[in-house]
Amino acid sequence: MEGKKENILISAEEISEKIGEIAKVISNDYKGKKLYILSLLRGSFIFTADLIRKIDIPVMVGFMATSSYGHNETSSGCVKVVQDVADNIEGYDVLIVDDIVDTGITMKFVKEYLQKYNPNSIKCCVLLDKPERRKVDISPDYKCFTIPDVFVVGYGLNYGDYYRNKPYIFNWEEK
Ligand SMILES: O=P(O)(O)OC[C@H]1O[C@H](OP(=O)(O)OP(=O)(O)O)[C@H](O)[C@@H]1O
Ligand code: HPA
Repeated sequence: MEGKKENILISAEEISEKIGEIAKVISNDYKGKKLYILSLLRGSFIFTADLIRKIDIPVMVGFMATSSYGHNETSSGCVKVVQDVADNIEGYDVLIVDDIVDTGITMKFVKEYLQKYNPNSIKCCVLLDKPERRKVDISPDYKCFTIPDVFVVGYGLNYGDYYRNKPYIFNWEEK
């Protein structure tokens, strides 16, 4: 980013600590249930990998790929299922895991889309919640951080398909 510098909003240490806390709550809530973590690619792969390793009950993990932003900072408003869930999730307690709920369009779409597979329950867990930008009525069942209306990058979140590998959440500011 020419002429800009990184402004770290959430450090790797803060992320790790919060994930530990939320994993404890999830482990407790889903004890004795058939927990199926459904990770929404691509943005959630890092969060999912860290979260599931801190969950201490049996868990199945699967993936679904959706896309609505492409290379832009604004949602197209139309969610594309790039890759559907591969397992039969009938009777499972599905926990959708994603990096962020922004407009909410992706999460609302996926929750409704999965109903046809007859899971026992569907809830969602996100790293970041950006409620100021919400366009549809949805609130995450589990979340690590609430953030203001800023386009953020890192820890799975991308800008133009890059920066997912940064271990912290940041935005850019003028130098
Ligand atoms: O609440 P919303 O406004 O729908 O935004 C949230 C979604 O947008 C991003 O995905 P994107 O479509 O950029 O695909 P990606 O996961 O491959 O980055 C992000 O990973 C969420 O899935
Ligand atoms: O703030 C964001 N950053 C990156 N990807 C996103 N997708 C929705 N909101 C965001």
